[in-house]
Amino acid sequence: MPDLLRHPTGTRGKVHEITPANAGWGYVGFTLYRLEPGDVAEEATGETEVILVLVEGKATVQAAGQDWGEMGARMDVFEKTPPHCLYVPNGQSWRAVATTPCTLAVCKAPGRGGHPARRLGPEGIELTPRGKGTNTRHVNNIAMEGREVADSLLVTEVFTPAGHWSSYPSHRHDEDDFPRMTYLEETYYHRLNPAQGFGIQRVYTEDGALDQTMAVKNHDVVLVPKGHHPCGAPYGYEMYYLNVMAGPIRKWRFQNDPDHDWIAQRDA
Ligand SMILES: O=C(O)C[C@@H](O)[C@H](O)C(=O)CO
Repeated sequence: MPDLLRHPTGTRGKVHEITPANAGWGYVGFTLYRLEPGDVAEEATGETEVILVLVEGKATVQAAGQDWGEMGARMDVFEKTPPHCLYVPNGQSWRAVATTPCTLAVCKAPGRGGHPARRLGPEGIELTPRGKGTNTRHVNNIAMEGREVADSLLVTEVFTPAGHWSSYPSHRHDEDDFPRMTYLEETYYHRLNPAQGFGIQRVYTEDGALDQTMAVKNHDVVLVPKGHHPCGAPYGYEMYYLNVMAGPIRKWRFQNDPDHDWIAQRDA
């Protein structure tokens, strides 16, 4: 099993590059750039489709033969406003030039040329509460099922208030058995507010063969190849994460851990 907790390799430039090869799986890729004004990030999409997420800061973007102008408005991710995002199909290229300090996420999965390049936010993305009590969190759905804007990518942002849980009650989506469940690999790109904080993420299977509980810090990425994957934010520290999911079909069907499903039943 590859290391599930990936720390950033630096503080400027390309600081994460998760690929199917280094994650030991088949679908999801995730690259993160931290740019200063004037810094350039550019890639060819190849066989993958990508969603560029301006996590914070601004950049001018050219992609798929078009000039998309200056993108980005949220200068700090914890402003929680809807992000500016751009879908770029496979077989294209993109280039971003930072105009302010900028955190640019590149969410990747196999593309089949079924969708044109287009902006995905901020229009059409609305911060939505989910859960009850200290399980309340706030979700910006960027490209989830129901928004038919990609061939295989599912992308969402989640803000977990300090002292709350999210991706909870524990759930898994690791069997290709639609409509009961879908097989979806998943990455979590984590941020903490204040930045020196930590969060907790557990990745575990019901048989115990996989059971890792990780302290996640600002800018860490966690891989979820299978199993349940709840998160907790300690008192005093708000947590953000950006999820990328993909698998053989673009549907999100999960099952709760039977031990903890009573919480979902009670809160329904
Ligand atoms: O509900 C949440 O808190 C977020 C999760 O649904 C997260 O997007 C995920 O685990 C998807 O499977």
